[in-house]
Amino acid sequence: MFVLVNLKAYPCDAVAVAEAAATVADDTGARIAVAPQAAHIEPVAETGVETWAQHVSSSGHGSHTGSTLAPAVADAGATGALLNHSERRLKLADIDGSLRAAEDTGLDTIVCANNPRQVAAAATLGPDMVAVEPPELIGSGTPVSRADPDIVRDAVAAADEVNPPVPVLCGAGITSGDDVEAAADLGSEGVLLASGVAKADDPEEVLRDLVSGI
Ligand SMILES: O=C[C@H](O)COP(=O)(O)O
Repeated sequence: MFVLVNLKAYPCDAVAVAEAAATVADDTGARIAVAPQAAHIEPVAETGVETWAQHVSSSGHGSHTGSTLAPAVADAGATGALLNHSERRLKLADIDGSLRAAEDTGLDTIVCANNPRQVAAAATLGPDMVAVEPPELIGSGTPVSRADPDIVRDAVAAADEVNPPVPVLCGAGITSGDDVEAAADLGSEGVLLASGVAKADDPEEVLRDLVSGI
């Protein structure tokens, strides 16, 4: 199981969370990655933790003010890019363009989707992974694996139908090792989570619990 901790724009200490994630990954052998704000990619990557960008633009070098270029996040130490997160929705052409920009740079990719239909569409574009997240459960503390297990099962089936090698992650409301195990039981190959770690008093303790059953 892959555990990707998206720090969103939470006011947490990104380096402290990254150090905790690196420690837990080293101690347990679990694959744990952290996706900080773009400005924090370099110091987060310097901790040794697997580091992802929360987004990359479809554009390349040129007159594109405010863009987050795939080569720039890679230079800063990112090895993957999250695309089309529910809080950073893209048009279809931009998802495709951002995917190509990330791939051309050698970044791993996850395309997020709200539901199994969108998972099928996302998987068709050929990312390394897709992630299903019902928006209404994001930040709720109620895990998708309990509130809506069928959405995870159906997402896995949808991805398998259009592009069988694409692994499916699930996210929203995941905070514990039990949630991660439930996600795995539904066919998910990883979890995408945020508030459970970013808002925790002791992120290392939460991370240890998250990977305790994998
Ligand atoms: O990127 C992470 C997801 O939106 C899940 O967020 P959450 O763990 O706070 O529910």
